[in-house]
Parts: sequence; structure tokens; C-alpha cells
Amino acid sequence: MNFLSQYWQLIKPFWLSKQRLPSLGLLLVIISMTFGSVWLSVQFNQWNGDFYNALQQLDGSSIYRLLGQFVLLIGSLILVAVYSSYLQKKLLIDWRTWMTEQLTAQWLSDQHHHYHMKLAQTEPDNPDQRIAEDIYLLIDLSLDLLLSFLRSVLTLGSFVTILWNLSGEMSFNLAGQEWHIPGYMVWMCIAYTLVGTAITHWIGKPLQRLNFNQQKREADFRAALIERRENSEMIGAQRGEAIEREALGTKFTFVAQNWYKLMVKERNLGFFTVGYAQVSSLAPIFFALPQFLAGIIQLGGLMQIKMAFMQVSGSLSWFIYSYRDLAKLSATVERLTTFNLKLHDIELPSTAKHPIAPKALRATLRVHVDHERSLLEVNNLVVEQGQIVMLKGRSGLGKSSLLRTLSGFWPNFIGEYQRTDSIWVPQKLYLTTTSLKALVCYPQSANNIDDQTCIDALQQVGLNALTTSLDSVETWSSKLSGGEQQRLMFARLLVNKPPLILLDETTSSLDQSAATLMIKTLKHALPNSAVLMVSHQPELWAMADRLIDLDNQSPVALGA
Ligand SMILES: Nc1ncnc2c1ncn2[C@@H]1O[C@H](COP(=O)(O)OP(=O)(O)OP(=O)(O)O)[C@@H](O)[C@H]1O
Repeated sequence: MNFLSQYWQLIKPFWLSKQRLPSLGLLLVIISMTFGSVWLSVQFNQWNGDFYNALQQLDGSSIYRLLGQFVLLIGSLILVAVYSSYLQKKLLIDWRTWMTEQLTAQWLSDQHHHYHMKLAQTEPDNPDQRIAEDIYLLIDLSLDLLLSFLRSVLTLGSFVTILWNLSGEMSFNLAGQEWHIPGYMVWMCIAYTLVGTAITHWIGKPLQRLNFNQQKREADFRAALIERRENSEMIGAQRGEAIEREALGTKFTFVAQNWYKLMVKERNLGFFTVGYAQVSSLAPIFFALPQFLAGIIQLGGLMQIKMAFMQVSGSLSWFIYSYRDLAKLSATVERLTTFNLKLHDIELPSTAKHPIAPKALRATLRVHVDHERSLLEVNNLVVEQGQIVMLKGRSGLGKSSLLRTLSGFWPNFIGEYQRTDSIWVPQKLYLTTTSLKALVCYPQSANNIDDQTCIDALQQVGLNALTTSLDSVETWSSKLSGGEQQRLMFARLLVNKPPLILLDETTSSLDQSAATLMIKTLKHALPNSAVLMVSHQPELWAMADRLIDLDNQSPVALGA
């Protein structure tokens, strides 16, 4: 029950959305095709009876007429089978596009859910896998299982009557009493399938947990590989390959260990399901043999009974044949539900109030790591429009945590702050593989900004050599030096012109003259922006309107 309600919560948003209408139409067409294929199977059953009877009676003209019908029936079956699979794929991609957009928007939301989840350490493992793979699995398995279930129900409805009518009545003597069982083949079929289902469930029960673990371990292994690839320079520089191979080997051992367990359970289930499928084709002949030997039914009747029995038993065995997929679906639903719950459970900080101009930032607060460890305190920290205030202090004091707090990301603080809209440049920079122009304009779209504005910004920060590469798509994070990447951040600020700029040692890789040039450029190009900057570079301190020594918690007045 829990599974069904979780499953409904996952699929409900799409099927209640406005975009559902074309998909609903598509689903109805696919279901109609499923109906059509069952109807064709019923016709095929009738054909089987007529054909074998004509064979037994050596009726040449009927045999040729029936062969013509066969071509028509098979042609229609092929057409329905191919098109229903084609349309199913179309429905899958429409539904997947919608769900992927929704989940990505919730994760990468404007309220920064992705980052808050990480900071609060509530991020579930491998969100990338949940978005890329689990959504696909959820939809693919749902459609397959729904259609196979509908086909089973329809087939059951169509063939159970046929089987009932064909099987006649079974009479036997037991304990001195005469017994009559009407439609006895139907009862045999039900009993046969129920036993099969019970055994399948008993063997296959551990599959759901094992599938869940397999998906997680595969994703962990993939994430570990990506991490190595991203840090290949550091690994190479420190000759770390051997230890990295060992770490990856351990991760892969987890994959293989679970795989072996899964293999064993699937093998045991396979022994049963494959054997069951084979026996199912002979069982009806065995059950109907007494009637055939007694001359009550002909060869055509026996063949029809065999086919009808297999159809009824196949439909009743839906659970047996779908067991693996159901186990996979259940694991997928659990993973996506956890992801959704974690996204909704995040406590978002309230947005900061704006201070009264000309103040761009005002803060009196104490930052903590957690309940037990407090970091630093600022008392009436004020930065006005056009001012540059610098922060200095020993490593590990909490300067980055302070900027994180003022940006609205760090929830562990006591006190209050007000600020205008801001851009914070953390120590670790992020440059995706995209065009240089897109990096300069980020977070704005490159389409909204003309080339000349970007060229001017690049020239102002001393990246003249790059002005001809605006449209080049490169892995800029490995192509640019650390200092060039920091210059690029200043070019980005010049283009975006935020009212408040929070800089965390953004000049640390630059030499003295380049670092001072960046600050001068910022001051000159954005005279109305306020800047709060953490810096360990004494040569810059003289450029600040105020320097705050956080070790002593005292403001040191400098400049104007
Ligand atoms: N996300 C986090 N979770 C737990 N502790 C953290 C987190 N971020 C920082 N800390 C802890 O807070 C303390 C202060 O870190 P922070 O990076 O703010 O110092 P800093 O003054 O900027 O140091 P540095 O000058 O070396 O950059 C450190 O001991 C660090 O371990």
C-alpha cells in the first residue's frame, strides 16, 4: 500500500498537469492497440482450431483459404506490435522530459535547494542518477507493466470463456461418489498458476532490496570515477594513481558483491520461471489428454485448448513474469520518493531585508559551526554604496563562513543582517565547458549581452588575448591559469554590475600589480557598488575604505 501511494505521488503531477492532454491521447491510442492485439489473438485461436481440423479432414480448399487468412492476421499483428512500441517510446520521452524539467527545477531552484541540501548534509546519494536514470526507469517500467497488465486482463477475459467452453465437464469417481467439474481446464489453469505465483514470490522477495542496492552502488562507482577525472591533475602531480586505483577497486568490489547476490537470486528465480514457461506449453495437453483419448475432442480442439490454456495461464502469470520489473520499479520509486522528500524538507532561510541607502550591507551577528562551536562575531559591520571594506584574520577563523552567512546560505548564526542584492565569489571557482562569452556573462544569458560589453570587460581585467575567443567552447577550468580564472571573475562582475560584491580571496593567485589593478578597476568601473572582501594580501589593504581585523575584532580606519 505504501508503495502504491508513493508511486501515485510521483506520477500524479504529470497526469494532472496541463501538458498531460497529448500524452493522454497517446496513451489511449496505445491501449486501443493493446485491445486490438488481444482481439487478433482471439481470431488466431479460432484460426488454429479451423486449420488443424481441416488438416485432420484433409480438406484442401479450406487449408488454402485459411493460409490466406493467416497472412492477413500475421500482417495485422506485426503492424500493431511495431506501432504500439513506437508510440510507447514517444509517450516515454514526452513524460520523461516533463518530469526531468520539474525535478531539475526543484533541485536547481532559485532558492538554491541543491546547495542548502548539501550544507545541511541531507543530500541523498547521487542526485544525478535520480534525475537521469531513475525517472527514465520509472516511466519505462510503468508503461511496460501497465500495458502488459491490461493485455493480461483482456486476454484473460477473452480466453477464459473459450477455455471454459472447450474443456467441457470432467467426471470422476472419488470415495464411492460421482464428481462432475464443469470447465475443469479453467480450474486446472487457476490452480497451476496460483502455485507458480506463490513460489515466485517466495524466491524473488529479496530482489527489491538487492536492486535498490545495485542502483546505489553503480552510481557511487560512477561518481567516484567522475571525481577522479575532475581531479586528474592533482592525482598525477602527487603520483596518487596507485592509491586511487585501490579506492576505485574497493568501490567496484561493492558493485560486484551485490551483483553476485543479485545473480544468485535471479538464477533461482530463472530456474523456476524458465521451467514454468516450458512446462506451461505441455501442461494443457497433459491435462486434456483424457478427453482427447476418449474421443470427446478432436486434434483441432486439443490445439485450441492448448493455446487458450497458455493464454489464460500467461495472463494469470503476469505477476510471475513481471516480478523482476516490479522489484526494479519498487526500488526506483523508493529512490525518487526519498529525493522528493529531502527536497521538500529543506528549511529555507528568509530573504534578507534591504538596508536603508546608502548602506548596502549592515550586520551584527555571531557565526557558529554548530551548537558547540562558535566562529567569529561582527558588530555593526557596515558597507556603504561605493565603499570597499576588507576583512583580514587568521586561517580557519570563519571568514568564508561569514561571507556564506551574508549571502544567505549559512543558517548557523545568531543576530541579524540586511543587504542589497549581491554576488558572492567563493574561493573555489566554477567554470563549465562552454563558450567564453557565456562564462563572462554568467549568471545572465550570453544572448542578453552584446559582444562589445564582454570585450571591454576582458580588456579592463587584462585578458586582452582572449577577446577573440568569445565564441570558443573550451574546458576553461583547465585551460586558464588560476590567476586568469580570477581575472575572469572580475570581468564577470563588471558585466553583471551587482550592487553588493562579496569576494573571498579572489585575488590570491594574482601578483601584486595585477591584484591592485583588479581592485582599482572595480572601483572605477562600478563606483556605486559596495565591496566586502576577504584578503590576506597586505598590498591591497591600503586600497580599502576600511580594514577590519577579525583577529582583534576591531575596525582599522584606512583611506577616506
Ligand atoms: N560546511 C561546513 N560544515 C562544517 N564545518 C565547516 C563548514 N564550512 C566551514 N566549516 C568550519 O568552519 C571553520 C571556519 O572555516 P572558514 O572556511 O570559514 O574559515 P576561513 O577563515 O575562511 O579560513 P581560510 O582563511 O583558511 O579560508 C573551519 O574550521 C571549518 O572546518
